[in-house]
Amino acid sequence: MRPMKTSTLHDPKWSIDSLSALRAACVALPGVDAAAQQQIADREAKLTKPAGSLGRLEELTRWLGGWQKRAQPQLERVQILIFAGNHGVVRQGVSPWPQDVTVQMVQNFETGGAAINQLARVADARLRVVPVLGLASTADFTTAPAMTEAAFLEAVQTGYNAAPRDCDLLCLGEMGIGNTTAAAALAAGLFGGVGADWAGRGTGLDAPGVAHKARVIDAALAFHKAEMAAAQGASEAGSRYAKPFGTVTPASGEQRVDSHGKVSDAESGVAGVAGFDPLEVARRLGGYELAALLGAALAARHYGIPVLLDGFVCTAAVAPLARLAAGGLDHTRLSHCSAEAGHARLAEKLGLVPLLDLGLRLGEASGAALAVPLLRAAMACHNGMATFAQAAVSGRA
Ligand SMILES: Cc1cc2ncn([C@H]3O[C@H](COP(=O)(O)O)[C@@H](O)[C@H]3O)c2cc1C
Ligand SMILES: O=C(O)c1cccnc1
Repeated sequence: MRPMKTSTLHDPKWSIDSLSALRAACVALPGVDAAAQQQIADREAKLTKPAGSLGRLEELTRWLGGWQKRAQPQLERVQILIFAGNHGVVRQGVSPWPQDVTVQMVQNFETGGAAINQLARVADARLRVVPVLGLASTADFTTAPAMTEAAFLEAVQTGYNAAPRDCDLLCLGEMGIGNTTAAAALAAGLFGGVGADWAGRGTGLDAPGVAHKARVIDAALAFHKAEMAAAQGASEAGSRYAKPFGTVTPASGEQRVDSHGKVSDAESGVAGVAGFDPLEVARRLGGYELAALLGAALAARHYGIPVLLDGFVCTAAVAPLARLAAGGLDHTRLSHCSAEAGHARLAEKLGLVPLLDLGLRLGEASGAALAVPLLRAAMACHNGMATFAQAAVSGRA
């Protein structure tokens, strides 16, 4: 721990100054308020409708109240946070758009011209855009780690500091030309598979463009696999993450057998399952805005704020939390299934079931903002409906 760097740090006692401090914070996670959830379930059972008839809306109310620690959840202060970052890998021709569009869209967010400005208004949410590390570009991760350890930690801290303590719901999103390539590489690094399993059209690549993107991701995976294997050879034997990543993770639903013959579910989401450090993979293959998203999701967990995740990029960015601790994403819900090719697969790996499926492929927290009215509807039913006794409606015969 080092002294606080800026006065904006929410908790002056906590500063992310090493990967091991971050890792420790990622596994020291507060749980849900089970008593509030029980109160919500008890009231839900008395409302004038057949039990369970509001389907997932009922679970959403329990989720909101459980993390807000309120038997009557509220959505008065909804905050949307967009983190923006630039990506060195764009020089490999993985996006049809130039890097300049990142800063131009940040300006567009500020002046109210983007899709998310309209969706935030409809959702009655506050919108804040955070350019991470001054929109400096990461390194091209086909030939180097995307970020130094110090810059990765600074980006995580930026996200952690940006999360407000005093909101009822946090919606996360991103802007960064090239970031669907970083997200796909990160997903492959965390869950196995090759580039073609995770690469999608992004902002509009054609089929040959997607094939090229997949090859770029494969080159990055090969580079980092070799580097991590070398580092592993140099590190002490028996290390918790002492296996290289890449294509070693079993496919969805398969089981693995550890060196003690113990069989476990490949999707259990427990640290080191695929044999590598998820934070090191995020440093090597992610990006500054992805690291900030991880920090913001972590802060929200520490503060007890429920989080709506956006699309493929946002989901990949926070996935290390699920890899480091079982239940690491329990305070989140996936707002929608993006049309980006890898998103359904990633959601399945994480056990996240999207709330909406609208064919969006935008990012900017657009899907998260669109799911806010759904949460408001769930909450309005729970808080506002009459009970059988109040409405003098007969119970079941
Ligand atoms: C005008 C414009 C607005 C956007 N808003 C979000 N994205 C989205 O597209 C980018 C990722 O796609 P890729 O990996 O193919 O570059 C991210 O910035 C993401 O937020 C946009 C992209 C563009 C061009
Ligand atoms: O789903 C996403 O996050 C996404 C898809 C396309 C472009 N940008 C982001």
